[in-house]
Amino acid sequence: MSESVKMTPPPFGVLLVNLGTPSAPTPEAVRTYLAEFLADVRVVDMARPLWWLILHGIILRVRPRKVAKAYQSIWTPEGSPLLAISRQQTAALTEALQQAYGQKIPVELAMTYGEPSMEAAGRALRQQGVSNLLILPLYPQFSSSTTGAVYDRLARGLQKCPHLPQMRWVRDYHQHPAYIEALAASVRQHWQEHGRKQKLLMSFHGIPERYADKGDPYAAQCRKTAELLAQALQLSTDEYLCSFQSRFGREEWVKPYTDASLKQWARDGVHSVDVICPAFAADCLETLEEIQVENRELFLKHGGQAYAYIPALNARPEHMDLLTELVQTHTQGW
Ligand SMILES: C=CC1=C(C)c2cc3[nH]c(cc4nc(cc5[nH]c(cc1n2)c(C)c5CCC(=O)O)C(CCC(=O)O)=C4C)c(C)c3C=C
Ligand SMILES: [Fe+2]
Ligand SMILES: [Fe+2]
Repeated sequence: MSESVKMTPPPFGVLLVNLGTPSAPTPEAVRTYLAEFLADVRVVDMARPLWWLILHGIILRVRPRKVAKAYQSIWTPEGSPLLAISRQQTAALTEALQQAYGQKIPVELAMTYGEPSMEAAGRALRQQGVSNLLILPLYPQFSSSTTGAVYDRLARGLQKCPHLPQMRWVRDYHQHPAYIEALAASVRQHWQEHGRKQKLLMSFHGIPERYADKGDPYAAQCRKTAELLAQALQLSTDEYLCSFQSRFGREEWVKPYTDASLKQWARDGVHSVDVICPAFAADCLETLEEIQVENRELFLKHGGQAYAYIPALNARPEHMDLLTELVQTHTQGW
């Protein structure tokens, strides 16, 4: 009899999920990543034949070279920051749950696109005897293009599974008090260590305006997060702004845009800003390159004098406390 059969099964397991990232900072690996990511109808909803032509005829011929350069500038010895930090979060949550429950609670990491895959994480959880599964997408705000895509990808991964686990999931946590407090604590610590700038920009990844019009609650949830964070920090409405970054393609995305807002502030004489990106549970290309490098250059070029990026919650203790609380709340009765 194998060791795993003799063990008492754990009460539940946790599947942490984030977006996915290229396996190397090369045009080839970026092309493979973008081909899978951008083929998802949850991400780009255009009619398939037309989108396939645009994706394969234009985007995948041009974009990988440019984007690979950006990845090269942020790559770490442990690989892509998104993957390295997600692994740290997985280890830290395992440790926190061991403390909270006095026993090993299996925690596995999966990405919607690329590696580690849902199938590999599912196999690892099954081998540890998990029959109750909490799915925890690391997206504080729900969007069909991210959390919705996790749901589809998980369903696909389970298509050949002969015996499904009991499943629950955390749909979003955009106004959870422990999330707001974790963000506020990171801002306060940053202010203490680096001084406080004139304004705080809360920059969220964008989505096309059309998706919001169709009922995607993401932008409204981002605005709620921003309002609650401002309240926690006792900011008046002229001391902060909620904006949206990372536009892709030609259509209108939800506004105001991060880059246009920074440009306008610089022109209006705002000389210093702090920028935080509350939609990102882990630092990644969109924060470390687009916000920390590109948008800084833009702000300084238009007359700004000081610009600081406040890192994502990553593996901060307050973040782990939040994730532990989410697990405890959503697994009651298991
Ligand atoms: C094409 C449309 C896109 C939508 C809609 C979208 C939504 C969305 N994305 C994130 C989080 C991340 N996106 C990241 C990179 C990224 N996003 C898009 C496009 C859309 N995102 C692209 C094409 C890329 C790749 C880089 C590029 O080619 O510009 C990342 C970073 C991944 C990494 O490897 O570091 C994250 C994280 C959210 C939260 C969101 C909507 C809510
Ligand atoms: Fe994105
Ligand atoms: Fe970007």
